[in-house]
Amino acid sequence: MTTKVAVAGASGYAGGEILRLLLGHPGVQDGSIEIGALTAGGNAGAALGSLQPHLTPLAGRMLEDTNPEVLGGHDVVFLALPHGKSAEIAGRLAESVTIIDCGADFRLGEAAEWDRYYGGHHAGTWPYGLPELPGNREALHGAKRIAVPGCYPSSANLAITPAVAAGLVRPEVTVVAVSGSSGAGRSLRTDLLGSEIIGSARAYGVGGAHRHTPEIIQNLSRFAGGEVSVSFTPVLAPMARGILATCVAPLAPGVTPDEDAIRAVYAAAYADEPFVHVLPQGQLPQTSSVIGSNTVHVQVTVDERAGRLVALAALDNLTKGTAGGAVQSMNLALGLPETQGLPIAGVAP
Ligand SMILES: NC(=O)C1=CN([C@@H]2O[C@H](COP(=O)(O)OP(=O)(O)OC[C@H]3O[C@@H](n4cnc5c(N)ncnc54)[C@H](OP(=O)(O)O)[C@@H]3O)[C@@H](O)[C@H]2O)C=CC1
Ligand SMILES: CC(=O)N[C@@H](CCC(=O)OP(=O)(O)O)C(=O)O
Repeated sequence: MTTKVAVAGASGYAGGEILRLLLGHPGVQDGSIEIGALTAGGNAGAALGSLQPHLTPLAGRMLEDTNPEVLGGHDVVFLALPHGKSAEIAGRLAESVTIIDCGADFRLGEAAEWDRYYGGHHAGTWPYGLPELPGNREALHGAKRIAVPGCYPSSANLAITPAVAAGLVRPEVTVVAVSGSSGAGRSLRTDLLGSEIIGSARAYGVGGAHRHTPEIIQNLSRFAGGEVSVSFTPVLAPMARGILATCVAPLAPGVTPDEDAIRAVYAAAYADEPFVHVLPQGQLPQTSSVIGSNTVHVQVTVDERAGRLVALAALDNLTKGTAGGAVQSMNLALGLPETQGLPIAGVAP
């Protein structure tokens, strides 16, 4: 039996990365997975190769309009569309279709948080496509609806969750995460022109304003056993891909600043995770080591003088931060080996 897969938003960064990964997926190579409709918005009617020339084997494929008629008839539909558009399309697809949404529409559990950060109608809550957080993987096996996390929550939550879950820190976390510009998508913005971003780094969404704040809190709350506070500052850096998240939290009362013991907690938390790699002591995560891969590099240390734990994670926002997480979720949903089609080794230099 062939599994037919459609990608909505195939002209964008996330959709393009999903296709790059699918082209290397064993299922596509042996014919058990077929790449069906590729859709876009204003670019419908164009050849994929005119927008995504790196996707050589699919260059001649035409982009179709994004609508339920084109997307229906597929077994799996990836939605890599702007917020709001996903919910509109998802609501018009049959329940039998496995929908994997890279947007935010179905990530948050609380309508009030949705309204505060996104505004308008809260479409609902789907199983969350970050299998590395305890309890999540089970809900993804065979799931028909999956919400892929935001790229900042993927990095921040993988960095700090083991410490919060083990009670090593008070759940009062400061997160500063540096991102490449592809995180903002491909849409035309005058503040993201090459000459505006090259040679400069700048914070944005400061003061708790960024919409990933409630998502990071929601993920941590499951493990904190009480109120969680997160102060999140995103920083745009002059690079195309990659996120480096630095998370700092006060050591919990009675926790000794024993780095070996803290590292042992992280090693145990990620021992069976194929994509999360706790670096050897003294080695710090850097985005250049994970580009193009689904791998997350994590490090944890103690700032003894300040009484704080410092946890860092680096990932590729387009791979593990979106499309890789989406394909990993598809594998789980279809009952395939979780790591299929997902590179572990990055591209360097
Ligand atoms: N970039 C990243 O690192 C991450 C992205 N995401 C999420 O993934 C989704 C896609 O992001 P990204 O690829 O970066 O964005 P892009 O702007 O690069 O791509 C957006 C895609 O959506 C299509 N589109 C836009 N408007 C419409 C519309 N009204 N109807 C149908 N299709 C439309 C575009 O088509 P056209 O070319 O025709 O305009 C394009 O294919 C977003 O929800 C984003 O938040 C999640 C995590 C990280
Ligand atoms: C650098 C940059 O602009 N990054 C994006 C985050 C992208 C992301 O994770 O996507 P979602 O919109 O799906 O949540 C931002 O801050 O809006």
